[in-house]
Amino acid sequence: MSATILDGKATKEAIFDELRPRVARLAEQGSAPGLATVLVGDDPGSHSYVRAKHNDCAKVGIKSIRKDLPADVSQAEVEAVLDELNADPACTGYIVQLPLPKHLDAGPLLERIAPEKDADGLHPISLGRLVLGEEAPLPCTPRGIIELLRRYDVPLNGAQVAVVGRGITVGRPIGLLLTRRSENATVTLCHTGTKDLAAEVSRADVVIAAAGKPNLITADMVKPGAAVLDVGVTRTEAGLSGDVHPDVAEVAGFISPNPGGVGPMTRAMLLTNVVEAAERNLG
Ligand SMILES: Nc1nc2c(c(=O)[nH]1)N[C@@H](CN(C=O)c1ccc(C(=O)N[C@@H](CCC(=O)O)C(=O)O)cc1)CN2
Ligand SMILES: [Mg+2]
Repeated sequence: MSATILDGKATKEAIFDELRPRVARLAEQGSAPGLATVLVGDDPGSHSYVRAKHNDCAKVGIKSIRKDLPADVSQAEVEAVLDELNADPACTGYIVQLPLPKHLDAGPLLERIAPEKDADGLHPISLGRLVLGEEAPLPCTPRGIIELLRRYDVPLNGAQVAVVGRGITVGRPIGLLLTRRSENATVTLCHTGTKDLAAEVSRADVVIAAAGKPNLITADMVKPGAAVLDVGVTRTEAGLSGDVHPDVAEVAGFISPNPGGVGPMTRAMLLTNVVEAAERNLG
């Protein structure tokens, strides 16, 4: 039997349908949301994600602002753009597209975002609030994964979850989200220092693969019936490759396609964060 597809593309469209009337209401109340993106350099993937985010804004009626900067821009020049967005009332939330070119220091730039305009949930204050269990914008990919599982009724309460990868946008924050009382899962965070990855994955009810290593998760590692979410995107000569081998679909109970799974959910959660922040601004 093959797995149920966790269709992120269709779920994103359903979420957009829910956001549209909220955006219209905010505009009527004089609190129209506006999302800005800061994109540095020529990375084709980043350009395509940023383009998609602006198309999404147009679809739900959110105004958007693009700040595209050359690859050789200095740290101070990026800081000046962030200061401009912090002061711009038309921008209610914004993101700095990652990764940044190597000569830029991402940490201080993320920290320079006004916390109330942090649309990505990656500001240290937002991540600190997540640790403390306080209300804050949540990182988009982890939030999207949990929303996708919720909408497909994949149980998390008491579930054993293996997260593979400890990056700041997915691996680290998703452990915090999944172990909240509302989700109540038990999480094992696996990384390059994990001694026996296959053993950790094979006892998981839910596997979240975010290592950026093509086909790292193979069918023999997965417990029959498990939910498997593929976050990895690696550009190879043969095209884009995820972290999950296609044969896993024969063993898993639920699987997120890649593309069409977690990526669109990331975008849906970005707009959700923007709408929620504008609603908070109304008080
Ligand atoms: N500031 C941030 N940078 C990055 C984030 C993030 O959440 N905030 N996440 C990723 C990239 N990302 C969003 O920015 C992202 C990745 C993928 C997709 C997506 O819709 N992918 C499509 C396929 C698109 C393709 O063919 O290239 C899919 O999976 O169906 C959206 C957003 C790193 N950087
Ligand atoms: Mg750097």
